Amino acid sequence: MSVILKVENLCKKFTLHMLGGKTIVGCQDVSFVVEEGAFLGIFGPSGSGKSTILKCIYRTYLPSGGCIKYLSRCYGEVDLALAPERQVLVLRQEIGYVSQFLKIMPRVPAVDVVAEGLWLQGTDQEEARKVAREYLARLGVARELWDAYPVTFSGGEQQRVNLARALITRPRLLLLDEPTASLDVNTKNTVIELLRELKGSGTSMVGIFHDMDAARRLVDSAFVMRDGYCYPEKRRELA
Ligand SMILES: Nc1ncnc2c1ncn2[C@@H]1O[C@H](COP(=O)(O)OP(=O)(O)OP(=O)(O)O)[C@@H](O)[C@H]1O
Repeated sequence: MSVILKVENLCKKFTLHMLGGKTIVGCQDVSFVVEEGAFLGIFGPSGSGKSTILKCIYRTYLPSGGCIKYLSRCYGEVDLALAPERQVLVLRQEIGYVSQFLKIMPRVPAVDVVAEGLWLQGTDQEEARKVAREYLARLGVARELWDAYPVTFSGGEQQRVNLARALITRPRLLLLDEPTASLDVNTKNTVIELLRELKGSGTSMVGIFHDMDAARRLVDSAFVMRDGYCYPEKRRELA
């Protein structure tokens, strides 16, 4: 199996200007690899640096040090820690990211929020909307909400729109920040099923979990974050 993502000594520090330039460590010296088609889990307490890692890979955050070697379809191996912004924007067509919270787009109906990724890939508008409705239906979003604005949706409804938006593009690498948080049992099972299907079709994944039941059903290997550092996962957590 070839490696799709190799993170070496990743470090992210934040400088808080409002606190007189105080430095906060997001993560430090984090290294791991993800093989093509594999699912890597990240566990650890709140504030330990898990989301920071995903945000560095997606380049929401610019890393302070280390490298993130990603084997892309369009450019071959790219260091995402150094890639120029225009290259990052192109790479986002093959990297999906499900954040903890849906980024609300004002006055854009749910169906279009979900369909956007397919339009960007060149799919015809109506065809993209048709596929978007299929994902919304599968994730149990009520039909009367499909043309409504997600700003008024519940946390779980927003999360399902967020998931549909990422899954619809069938990304090569998918980053998931607590994908099953705030979902009821039936929807959680559907999400796990969808993620397994996507993994079966070759998508590699990195996911943060507090929900150990979901993690056990999805991940192949994992590591634990503590105080910004990563540690090997103790097998018993996944047993
Ligand atoms: N944009 C930012 N500016 C300043 N500090 C930040 C920023 N983002 C994260 N941090 C800090 O970095 C540390 C790690 O945060 P991170 O969000 O990665 O934790 P986490 O493990 O994902 O937590 P949770 O499980 O609660 O989501 C925290 O101390 C946090 O306050």
